[in-house]
Amino acid sequence: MTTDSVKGGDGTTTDSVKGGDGTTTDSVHGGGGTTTVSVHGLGYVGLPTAALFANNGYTVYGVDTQPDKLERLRTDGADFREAALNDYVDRVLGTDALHLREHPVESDYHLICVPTPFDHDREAADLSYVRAAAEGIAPKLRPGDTVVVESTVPPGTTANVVGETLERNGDLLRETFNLAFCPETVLPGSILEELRGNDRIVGGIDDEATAAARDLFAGVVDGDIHTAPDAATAEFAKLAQNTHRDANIAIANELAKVARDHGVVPRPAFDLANEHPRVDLLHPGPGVGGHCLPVDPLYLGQHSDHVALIEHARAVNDGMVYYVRDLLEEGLGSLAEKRVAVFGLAYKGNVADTRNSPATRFVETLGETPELVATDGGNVVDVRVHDPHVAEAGVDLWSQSAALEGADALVFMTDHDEFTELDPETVAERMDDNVVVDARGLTDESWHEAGLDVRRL
Ligand SMILES: NC(=O)c1ccc[n+]([C@@H]2O[C@H](COP(=O)([O-])OP(=O)(O)OC[C@H]3O[C@@H](n4cnc5c(N)ncnc54)[C@H](O)[C@@H]3O)[C@@H](O)[C@H]2O)c1
Ligand SMILES: CC(=O)N[C@@H]1[C@@H](OP(=O)(O)OP(=O)(O)OC[C@H]2O[C@@H](n3ccc(=O)[nH]c3=O)[C@H](O)[C@@H]2O)O[C@H](CO)[C@@H](O)[C@@H]1O
Repeated sequence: MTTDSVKGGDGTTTDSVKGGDGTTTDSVHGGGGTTTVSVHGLGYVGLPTAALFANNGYTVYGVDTQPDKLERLRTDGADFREAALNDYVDRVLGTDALHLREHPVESDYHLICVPTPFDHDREAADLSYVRAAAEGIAPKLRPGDTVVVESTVPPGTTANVVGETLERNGDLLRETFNLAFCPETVLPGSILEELRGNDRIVGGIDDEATAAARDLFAGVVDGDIHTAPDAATAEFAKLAQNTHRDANIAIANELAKVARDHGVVPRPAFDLANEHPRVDLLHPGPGVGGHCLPVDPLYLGQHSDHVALIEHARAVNDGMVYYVRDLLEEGLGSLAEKRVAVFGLAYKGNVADTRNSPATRFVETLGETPELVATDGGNVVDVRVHDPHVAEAGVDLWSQSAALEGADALVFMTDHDEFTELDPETVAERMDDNVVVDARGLTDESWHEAGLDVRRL
């Protein structure tokens, strides 16, 4: 099987098709605001995507089933933790370029950006939101329109689940509309930059659909557009990317534990290993969180019995919170009656997102431990969580100084920049005992020199 790539966005290649900005020569529906794009689901992926097309001359309909969300957007604008992204969205909100809608409308393109959570009971992707979106689009579909799935889905979903739902709920046969998959790969924290700059993969259920999706994205992104032989290959490639990263983090985590068994501090050893031109160990840590990496590898096991390493990697990463806890217990002897400051609740540095965060699971683990729960149900270990990026969470949040005051131990669970600026002398003065568990490689020799007993991953 081969894949083709075309250069997108800069107009320097003959294969790319500019859309929307009025410079189009052969785009399907023309540009200059006459091409309409509906984006279904205005979350982390959909809202920036809607803004991308609206900022590039398309007329965009942003559709979301949550009326509150639409109202908040109308009144307060975007509230991402990226100021430039908020400006980018706010610039088109309330203009004729971006209309907010609770129900689908007719459009040349429909992009599906709805959630696809993993249903752990059924051990399968929950495709109910994708189905619901397709059911809403179907009656609005016209011959020649193009539906593009951007949500992460198991291979086969676009052609089978979405294709069948569109056909069953509308008047059109599959051959009369275009259907393709184009995965989103934005990195939370750098959404705007990656939305415009990343390469894209597109795979349609036939060549015409692939070309329609390719032409659309070629008009708005600066990266290359890689065409897949079919939608399932594009769906698989997206899952392979995140599975690859998850498994590589698992190797780093397992090697870190082995290193410590040998009395070796992991990170300096990894730096040395990475001097080899063909070695690139990732960073060990307290586990893998976020919306995608802990979930996407699981989709691959839905119709395959060959996911042994992939499943083991997941287990290694999920098990890291217990390893961090072991390091803490090793330092303190016992956790009972101890005060533990946990720095960082977000799933990774400099973001506010706590979805699937190892830090949240770590805190829960401390609370759930039978020997640490008093007869009145209260916890015998006093956990004080501090996170300068997180405003709301299921746990109480403390200021930096209040969390450290009288603490027996400090655990770094997230690599926020603010934590690298901490003065170890001040930390040592505030704490009662001196145990530090650094699961994120934030400390250096000066922390030992300040009299702190640091256990590092
Ligand atoms: N967040 C990321 O960084 C990221 C990156 C790449 C891919 N993805 C994938 O993109 C998809 C969307 O993720 P997200 O993070 O943007 O989700 P999200 O939860 O932030 O947003 C999804 C939105 O879809 C809306 N919605 C639900 N059903 C709908 C329907 N039938 N019609 C219209 N709107 C509907 C919800 O109200 C919500 O606002 C998922 O499949 C995810 O795995 C996410
Ligand atoms: C292939 C890829 O790059 N995909 C990205 C990924 O985005 P993400 O934000 O989830 O990815 P990460 O930044 O890797 O973080 C994940 C977790 O792994 C921990 N981690 C990381 C590196 C390391 O060396 N050691 C670690 O322990 C980190 O702390 C955090 O908990 O999925 C998105 C949705 O599909 C994609 O769009 C986006 O491209």
